[in-house]
Amino acid sequence: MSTLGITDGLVLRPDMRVERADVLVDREAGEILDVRPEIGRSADERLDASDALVAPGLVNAHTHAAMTLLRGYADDKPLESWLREDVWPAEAELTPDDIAAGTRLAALEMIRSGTTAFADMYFSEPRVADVVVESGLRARLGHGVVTVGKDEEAAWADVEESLTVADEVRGVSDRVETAFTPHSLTTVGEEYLREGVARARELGVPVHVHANETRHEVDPVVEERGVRPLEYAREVGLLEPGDFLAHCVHLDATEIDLLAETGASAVHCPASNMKLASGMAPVQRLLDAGVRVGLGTDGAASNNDLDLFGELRDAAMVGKLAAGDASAVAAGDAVRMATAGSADAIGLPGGRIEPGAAADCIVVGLDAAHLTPVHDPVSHLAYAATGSDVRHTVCDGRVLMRDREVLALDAPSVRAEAEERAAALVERAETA
Ligand SMILES: N[C@@H](CCSC[C@H]1O[C@@H](n2cnc3c(=O)[nH]cnc32)[C@H](O)[C@@H]1O)C(=O)O
Ligand SMILES: [Zn+2]
Repeated sequence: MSTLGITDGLVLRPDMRVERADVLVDREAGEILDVRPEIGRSADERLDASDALVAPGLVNAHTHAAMTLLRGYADDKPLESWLREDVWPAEAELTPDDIAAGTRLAALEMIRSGTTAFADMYFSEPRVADVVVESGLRARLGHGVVTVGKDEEAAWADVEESLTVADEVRGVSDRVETAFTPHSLTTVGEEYLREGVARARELGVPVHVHANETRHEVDPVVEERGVRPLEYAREVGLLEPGDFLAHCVHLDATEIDLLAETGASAVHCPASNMKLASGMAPVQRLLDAGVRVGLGTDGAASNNDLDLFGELRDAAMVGKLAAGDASAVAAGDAVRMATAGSADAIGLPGGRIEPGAAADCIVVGLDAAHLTPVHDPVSHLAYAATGSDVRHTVCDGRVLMRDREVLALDAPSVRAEAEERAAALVERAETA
């Protein structure tokens, strides 16, 4: 056996207690063997965690990774006009090579800021899978389906592509899983949703979908169908355990109960919801009802970064504002959301530092002015730390970043290619 020891740090345990210990990892199995003082000293490879906190790798439960190419391209608009006027026309010009380059940039940013797993909904997902394999991250991937504005043939082809990706891409590596990913309850027609979801069940893959993000998506469903969107979702076969719904901003009490009863998860995306002025998700009410809640950045064009530390802080802050209660969404709740909550929501291993768990861990330096003094490391994770405080990143037992240097990717060439491709993309979109 070949081992990795993460030594001399504080360790965040699943119950949010912090203890002084080493973490010993089986590198081949990608598994945590033990958490105990001094256990890592004689390991084959060591990572220094002195003056630092060893935490589970953060899990981004909803993103569109390649949208890093559109970071800062169109800001300061609400969801519908942002998508229709700016994002979709630009995305129509994306090539598979662009998507690979944008995803590689996203992977670099994620590893750098302590994210070890993500759920993606986009195009050219076989290329996204290649980048996941190359970068060492874990992911659950899906081809996003939109049927509005398409003729029947094109719409069915989009559904078929999503199912084919869900079936074929999951085999590429142990670190890659898939989902059927209809874009939203209003951008995919009912017959496509019913058929696609039924076929996803046969394949045994979960469904990842945007839901109840803006009022604009809720009101038409209520007017046309006389039921709330999540009741409609249930009718078309959604909301099985394993399914996860991004945003869940505008929910009524019956919809919160539906999530709790069915075991489907909500993925909170606070920065995107603020930036597009979509609203404040009722996160404390979801937690009180026993709904599993994960945390996501959404794409970099509505955030505008993939640093989950920002999301942690936003989740805690907006959670209080939404509840009108400063005790709502406490630091530990936000940290749980970004770790075990997200990992469980998207059905990937990780999110916990304990023997037998996947060896997905980060070492967050606490030796910075903005993290001094250390009364409570969990408070620092939620409120004061940023992605650049991450010193080492480990996924599946493999060191992806050591001493702030990303090993799996060549940062300068990843940045240069993304920059070049983003410029050419915008040029094509604006002359199209
Ligand atoms: N195959 C589909 C693409 C769907 S991918 C997922 C889509 O979600 C879009 N997206 C990004 N952020 C959000 C959001 O906050 N809400 C809804 N859609 C978003 C993203 O730009 C991308 O077009 C098509 O033919 O258009
Ligand atoms: Zn999204």
